[in-house]
Amino acid sequence: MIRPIALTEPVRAALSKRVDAHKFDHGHALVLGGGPGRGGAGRLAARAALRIGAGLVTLAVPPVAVAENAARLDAVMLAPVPDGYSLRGMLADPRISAVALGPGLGLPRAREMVPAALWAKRPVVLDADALSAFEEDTELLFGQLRPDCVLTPHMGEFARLFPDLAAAIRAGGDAIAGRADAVAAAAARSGAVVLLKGAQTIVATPDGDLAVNDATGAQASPWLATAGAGDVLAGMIAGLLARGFAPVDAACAGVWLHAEAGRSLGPGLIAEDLPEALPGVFRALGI
Ligand SMILES: NC(=O)C1=CN([C@@H]2O[C@H](COP(=O)(O)OP(=O)(O)OC[C@H]3O[C@@H](n4cnc5c(N)ncnc54)[C@H](OP(=O)(O)O)[C@@H]3O)[C@@H](O)[C@H]2O)[C@@H](O)CC1
Ligand SMILES: Nc1ncnc2c1ncn2[C@@H]1O[C@H](COP(=O)(O)OP(=O)(O)O)[C@@H](O)[C@H]1O
Repeated sequence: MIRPIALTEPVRAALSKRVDAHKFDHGHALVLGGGPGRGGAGRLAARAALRIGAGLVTLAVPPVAVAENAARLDAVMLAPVPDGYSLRGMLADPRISAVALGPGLGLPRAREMVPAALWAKRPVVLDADALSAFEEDTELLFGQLRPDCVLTPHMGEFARLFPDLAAAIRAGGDAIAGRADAVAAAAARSGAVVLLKGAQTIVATPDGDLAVNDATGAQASPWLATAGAGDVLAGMIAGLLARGFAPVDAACAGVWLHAEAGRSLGPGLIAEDLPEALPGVFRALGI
């Protein structure tokens, strides 16, 4: 059974902030960024994590990229993190409640940072290069994953991690039922929540929960097909994980809010606009 993703009342209520809470009550998301000139994707993710309500967000970048990012960040905090060893040191702080990595990370840095991020046993979003980096050794990745990890591949990244399941999707003419079966199998195989992006985004958990957000027909949001929109989604999910959302709820609410932000902006939207549209989406929801 595949359920449609909806913003339920408990999820809507959990998105609001308690009147007497302080920033640390809303979690601290750590987003890893890439090297000089490749920082846009990480910044987009970090901004989205903050806009969706994480109390604090830190972007962790190689020391050579600190100057570039310092010139581009204000509310998002910045930390130099040269290697996996220093990432582990940073994650000794128990207040860091979720980690996102992959956007703009580069494959070599992803190969080093993913094991360090997973070592800390915090909820983790793996996107983009954090997935592609394990194309040649998927078992190495799957062996480290847990049900509180959320993988957010687009179809190209999905095919790198699950080539047989991607082939089955293609053989079925990319039909929704075939996509859903493949994503369910991917979640069971990897042991993580798997979110396959697209106009119809599918979310599956290792224990068999299966959901779809159908952004076609009346709910179409075709201007989301733009560079960086997926980096924003990864940051949104990380922000929700940092706030304490269960992994499947973070994935589903993230997808729903992302599509809603896209629809509220409409034609002309670019990725930078999506985090900035969240206050309007929240207002419309009465949050
Ligand atoms: N502003 C920034 O800084 C941005 C930085 N970014 C960063 O760039 C890095 C590379 O990420 P990437 O996604 O651009 O490229 P890559 O991993 O090579 O995969 C692309 C290939 O996969 C295939 N493909 C099949 N289906 C597909 C689908 N549905 N959607 C998309 N692709 C699909 C398709 O192959 P085709 O099907 O055309 O043969 C295509 O050639 C990564 O770090 C990312 O975070 C970007 O996020 C953009 C904004
Ligand atoms: N035609 C479409 N309709 C609705 N949503 C789309 C469409 N195309 C892409 N998206 C959404 O936009 C985002 C694109 O992510 P991704 O492919 O990872 O791009 P990038 O790597 O440039 O950030 C995903 O959330 C995907 O579901």
